[in-house]
Amino acid sequence: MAAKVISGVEVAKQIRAEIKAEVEDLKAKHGSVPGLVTILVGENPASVSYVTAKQKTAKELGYYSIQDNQPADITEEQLLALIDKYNNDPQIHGILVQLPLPKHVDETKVLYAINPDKDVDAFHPVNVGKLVIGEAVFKPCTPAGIQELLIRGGVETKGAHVVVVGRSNIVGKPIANMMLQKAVGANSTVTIVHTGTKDVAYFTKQADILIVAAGKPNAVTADMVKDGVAVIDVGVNRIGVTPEGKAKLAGDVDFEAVKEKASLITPVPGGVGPMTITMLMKNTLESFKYSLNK
Ligand SMILES: Nc1nc2c(c(=O)[nH]1)N[C@@H](CN(C=O)c1ccc(C(=O)N[C@@H](CCC(=O)O)C(=O)O)cc1)CN2
Repeated sequence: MAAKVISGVEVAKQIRAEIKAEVEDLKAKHGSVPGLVTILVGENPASVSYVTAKQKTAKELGYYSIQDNQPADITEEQLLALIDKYNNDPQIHGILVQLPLPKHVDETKVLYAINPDKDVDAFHPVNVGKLVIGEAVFKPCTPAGIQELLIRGGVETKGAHVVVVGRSNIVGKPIANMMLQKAVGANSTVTIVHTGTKDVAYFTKQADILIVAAGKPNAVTADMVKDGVAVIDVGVNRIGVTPEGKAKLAGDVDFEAVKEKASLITPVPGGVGPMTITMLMKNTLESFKYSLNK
């Protein structure tokens, strides 16, 4: 069976059109729009391209948006003061600090300083806790994008065995929690495998839905999956340079071989990545709507 390849670019386009229409409607009713600040520390090329894409999308959707670039040697104290400024800015409904941060800055301290009501990345422990108990206001962007791809891709999640490869705070742990919830696009049985798991293939072969966030190309090969599995590849690995001088990307899954066994698969690039930015926009819109109702 050759898999249906589900395009995150297309699904993201649909969701962005829905968001844009809602923003126009809210602007007409209330005279205000969602506001997003993206804070970039230093000049890591991948981070620069991600925040540029976030700002471009925010502008296309009619948001008020600020790109706040800070030097790599900013002190932790200065960064915390900056976050405090945006916590108190009524025009800003979403604050995002692009990760990773330079080593001299305590990432945890910085993420904890963001007002949970404006934490559109959903990394603050208040939002992590709400997610675990099924009370999430914001869902972290990459896991939310994965869930939306499953829903819009028509994948039955209720009663399915979801195997998550990877236990990061940004993807593995939250998506595992989300798939457990008694909710639409969830209600699954969940297994997490990680670098400490003895026989990863033993578990991946049992997956009806396989979510791979291992951070390693070819971490999942065709012999590790069963026929008909739905595969979501979260990896973005830079494996070389194209003849045009652009970064050559690969996911964590051996796409060509696994595609022949799967029922559905996401490509890299153009799968989960574009969804991450779209779900950030959705969270910022939710935060804005919450502020209107306060
Ligand atoms: N504060 C945050 N930092 C980081 C997050 C995050 O969600 N919040 N996630 C990642 C990076 N990231 C968003 O910030 C991100 C990663 C990948 C993509 C994407 O569109 N990927 C494309 C390929 C683009 C390319 O690299 O050429 C794709 O998969 O098609 C968007 C956002 C770490 N930091």
